Amino acid sequence: MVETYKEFTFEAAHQLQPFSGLHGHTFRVRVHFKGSPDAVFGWPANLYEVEPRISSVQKVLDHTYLNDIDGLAVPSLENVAKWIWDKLAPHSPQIDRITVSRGPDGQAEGCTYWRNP
Ligand SMILES: Nc1nc2c(c(=O)[nH]1)N=C([C@H](O)[C@H](O)COP(=O)(O)OP(=O)(O)OP(=O)(O)O)CN2
Ligand SMILES: [Zn+2]
Repeated sequence: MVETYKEFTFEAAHQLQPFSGLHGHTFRVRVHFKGSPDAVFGWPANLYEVEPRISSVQKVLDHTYLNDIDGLAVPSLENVAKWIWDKLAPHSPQIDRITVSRGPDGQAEGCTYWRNP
């Protein structure tokens, strides 16, 4: 088994009533691909093949108010991770988990959405 990942960030505003009012973050997303290594290249998934779809998800999220996005009315870390999972995983069976985090290094908070075993 081998695991490869692709990261992206997006800037977005959100609120999570009653816990937080309107504010913004840089969100960091890491998409992990897991599988048997390709016999020649050693990868579980060719990043060139998955990048266009990941990029399109990033564009949907970047510089938005997350609460307004269909399916993200409650944009907790967990719901954002599940939303990204639902957009990407059906097209890439090698995706094993997706991590979403926010906040500066050393003070970040995040969550990981896993493929069901
Ligand atoms: N498991 C989770 N718990 C909580 C979440 C979450 O997404 N997952 N979110 C919240 C609220 O959004 C909370 O108010 C966090 O606000 P936020 O500003 O996004 O994060 P911080 O409070 O850490 O930001 P600071 O500006 O540094 O205070 C609650 N629980
Ligand atoms: Zn927040």
